[in-house]
Amino acid sequence: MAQPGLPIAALPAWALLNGITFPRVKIANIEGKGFGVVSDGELEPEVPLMTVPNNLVLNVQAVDEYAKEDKNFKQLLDAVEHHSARRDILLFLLVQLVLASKAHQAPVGVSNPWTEYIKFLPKTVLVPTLWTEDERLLLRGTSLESAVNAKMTALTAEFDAVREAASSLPSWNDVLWPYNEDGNSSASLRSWILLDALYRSRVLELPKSGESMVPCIDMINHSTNASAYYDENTKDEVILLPRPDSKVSSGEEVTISYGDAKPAAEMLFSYGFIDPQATVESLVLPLEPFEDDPLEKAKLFAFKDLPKVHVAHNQGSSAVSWNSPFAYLMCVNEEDGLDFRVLQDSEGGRQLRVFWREEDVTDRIGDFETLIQSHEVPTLIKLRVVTVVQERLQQQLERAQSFADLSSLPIGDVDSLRDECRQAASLLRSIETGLLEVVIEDLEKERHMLLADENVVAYLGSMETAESELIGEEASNEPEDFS
Ligand SMILES: C[S@@+](CC[C@H](N)C(=O)[O-])C[C@H]1O[C@@H](n2cnc3c(N)ncnc32)[C@H](O)[C@@H]1O
Repeated sequence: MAQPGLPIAALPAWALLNGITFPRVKIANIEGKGFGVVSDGELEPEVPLMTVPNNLVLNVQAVDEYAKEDKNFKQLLDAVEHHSARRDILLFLLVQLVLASKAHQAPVGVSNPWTEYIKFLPKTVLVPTLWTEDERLLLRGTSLESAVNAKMTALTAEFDAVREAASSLPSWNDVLWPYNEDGNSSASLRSWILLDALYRSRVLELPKSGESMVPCIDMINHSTNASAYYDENTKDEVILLPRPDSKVSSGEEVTISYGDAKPAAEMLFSYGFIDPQATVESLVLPLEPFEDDPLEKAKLFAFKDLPKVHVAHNQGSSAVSWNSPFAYLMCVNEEDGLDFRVLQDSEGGRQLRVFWREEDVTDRIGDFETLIQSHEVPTLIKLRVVTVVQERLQQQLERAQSFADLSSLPIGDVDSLRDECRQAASLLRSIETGLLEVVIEDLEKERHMLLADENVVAYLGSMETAESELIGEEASNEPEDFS
């Protein structure tokens, strides 16, 4: 479906009609960022730059309220079944997109301020879910490779489920999926992916209203040196306020921070750009359990979270850190004192409980870094963990380096790649390889220190003696070969 659009010059009139005020700022085009908020005069401390009435805030409660007024939409919402705030909002926006399109004449759906506002939103966002297949290949070897593939699969499954549920309602079936002469339906998978991108890149976490989309305030761009922040006042209006210490001259862009410690991969994934001024670099990688671990399944089941490694480097202080609660669980075994037991609870149900040295630690499964202190040689377990993490990072580094060159990627048409995607992918790869190199070096130092630890040395020495005795025994037990 062609997304309906309105010129940004019409936004002040729409805002006025809907009770949004922004006397000291205006919305303008900002080079390389789409639209943004620009100061239009002197900014005074504590005086809001923008005020948005609560009835325009789009969150899960607002979708429910809207459904009360529109029984057709309620039918659709019920058929799709409540799943998450995000999915309800996406469904609401999908309906607005169809209602806003010129082709729409169907007798379902009640227009509301969002039916118009959606026309001011961008037709695309540079997030990788909206990159072409060839452009997504540029992410091979980065931490976004698997995340974006998984997201594409999830979005397709989610859209199919919505489509199937809505197909059972003849009135919505006719509105959402009629095919035009190009073979495109009104609401396509592309529309769903776009709405997901718009949601992810514009959603705010409000102190009272929670996860919400807020018209006009969502026109503000990000900066590490943000000059403004948003809040809710006593009337539940959403307000944009200047930061107390900020100085913004007339005509200068006003910005907020989308999050100071978000990894480059997350910025690209959620917002479609990487902030080159970010001083903290971090990376999250999935971790595979040992294939030959007999406790692999129990560990994964009991851990509940996704196994991963998180690494970070603060350029300012040059401090390096890593963290992986699952790596600690991976590195303890039955011989160390780990045990899984299935216990019956008071209601007759069965529960998998985790024991460490006879103590039930099910609720502390993510804290084996502390629990290993009761082991005879905690440094030995730490050595195993450091080795596992280092190997995982090394594997990632080699993969990232092996796909650094465009010729190593099976890209069909290199000329069709957008420059913004090439630059973003290349910046992400260089940030991640740099970070991996620094952390690997740090882990190498830690491994050396652990290998020199007297308890580790004594333990490894005793293992060597036991092994050579066993080999000696095996050799003497071997039948003689008379051939
Ligand atoms: C909340 S919206 C801000 C309004 C948006 N610029 C627009 O035209 O509608 C977030 C989007 O703005 C863009 N953006 C925000 N800050 C940026 C920055 N510092 N550099 C580049 N793009 C930015 C990204 O496309 C991001 O997904």
